[in-house]
Amino acid sequence: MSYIKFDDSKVKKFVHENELPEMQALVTAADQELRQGTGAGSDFRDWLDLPSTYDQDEFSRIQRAAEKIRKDSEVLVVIGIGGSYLGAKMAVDFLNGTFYNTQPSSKRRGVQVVFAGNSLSASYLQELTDFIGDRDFSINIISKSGTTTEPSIAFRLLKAKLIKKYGENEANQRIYATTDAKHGALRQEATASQYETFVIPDGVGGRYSVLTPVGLLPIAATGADLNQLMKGASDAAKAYAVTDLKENPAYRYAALRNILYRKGYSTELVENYEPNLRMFAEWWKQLMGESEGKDQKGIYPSSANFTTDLHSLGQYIQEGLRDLFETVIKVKEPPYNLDVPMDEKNLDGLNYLQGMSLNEVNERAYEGVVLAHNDGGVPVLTVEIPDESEYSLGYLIYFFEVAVAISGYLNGINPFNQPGVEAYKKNMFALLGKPGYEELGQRLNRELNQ
Ligand SMILES: O=P(O)(O)OC[C@H]1O[C@](O)(CO)[C@@H](O)[C@@H]1O
Repeated sequence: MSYIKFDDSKVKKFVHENELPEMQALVTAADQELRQGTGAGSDFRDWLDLPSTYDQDEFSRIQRAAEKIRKDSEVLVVIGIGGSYLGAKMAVDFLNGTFYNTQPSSKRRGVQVVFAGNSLSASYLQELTDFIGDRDFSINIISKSGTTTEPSIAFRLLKAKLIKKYGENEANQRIYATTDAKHGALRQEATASQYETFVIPDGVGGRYSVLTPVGLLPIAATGADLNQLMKGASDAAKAYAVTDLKENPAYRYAALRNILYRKGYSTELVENYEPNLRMFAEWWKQLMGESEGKDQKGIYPSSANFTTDLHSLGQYIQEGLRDLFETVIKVKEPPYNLDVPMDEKNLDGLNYLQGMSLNEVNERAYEGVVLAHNDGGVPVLTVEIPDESEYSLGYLIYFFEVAVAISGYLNGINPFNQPGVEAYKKNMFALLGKPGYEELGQRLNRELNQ
């Protein structure tokens, strides 16, 4: 029995029964490219074995650093963007719930965790600075290069606040740098200022890095169980190393996506019925979008939060352009449950639900939505995890990582690079007047003024 339940029964109307077995040969070839390193981008496959081969010493150091942060700080500011942000934020929300930061410290397992450096908004940074106020805080700056504009600016500003509060020596002991082992501006600064450092491994791209120190330190700062997280991923790595599509739901998911894509279903909506999974979709969007959207092809990764968005996107999903398919991430047993209460007056007519649990109502909503969308021409896949534990999250992360690698090879692209991300950076640098970008700057300014 697979730990994750993958339900593909609601694509049957759209996929002929021959089609999946016909994909086996291609999936076997993609599996070989991935496992034997013969596919494009093979230098970035270290996430494959990471859950069992990670550096144990560094892992212990992360736990000790998290303990120190929990002792000497009320807030941890995590600075990073893209893969240096999304995994940590997704996991912190998933494991701790929507109101984690607003709970009193007696109800929290760890410190408040806030994220900076993932936009260029001055207002956001000012609000975040006000949120910290005079309270004790530490910084985890996460950047492979150390020169990415958004986190670098946030780091400058927040480091200044830290130094002002504690003086340079103590500030340096409150900065944790997660960066390249040897190279880059942040590594240089960390060495000079003696920050405690953690390594972003060379063979793991940003979007695959949540189970490296990139994700692990922020997650540990909330008091979550890192061992269980890694155990889930490591068990998934074993379960999803099988090539047979009938035995491997992660590969089946990849194959079905490819079948649907070839039929014109070019947008995938990842959906949830639990608000603490909202950021999971954001993490998933980077994983899918950066891995697959290249060479003028790829499924467009989008998301919706249910039942919330049934009252906004629901109309489009039901009756709009028929190029959508849905992947629901479902939690079998969410951490809490409530019963619908009795109301004598029953003005809202809800007494027929009295005594029914809210999770049951949510389940019926899911079933109703799947059938309605199916009738409306939308294929639906469901990925169900048993609960919201660290173990389940580790399992789920690995499910999607291995699936997108196979999916990328099936679609004939390199799933591990992201050349397109540079285009906006070059233009922004040129418009900001960064030395070396003068010629481009002139051309762009001419275009802007046309
Ligand atoms: O970690 P860095 O160097 O600041 O880069 C930030 C992110 O930008 C990317 O290079 C592209 O989105 C990611 O791979 C990376 O996680």
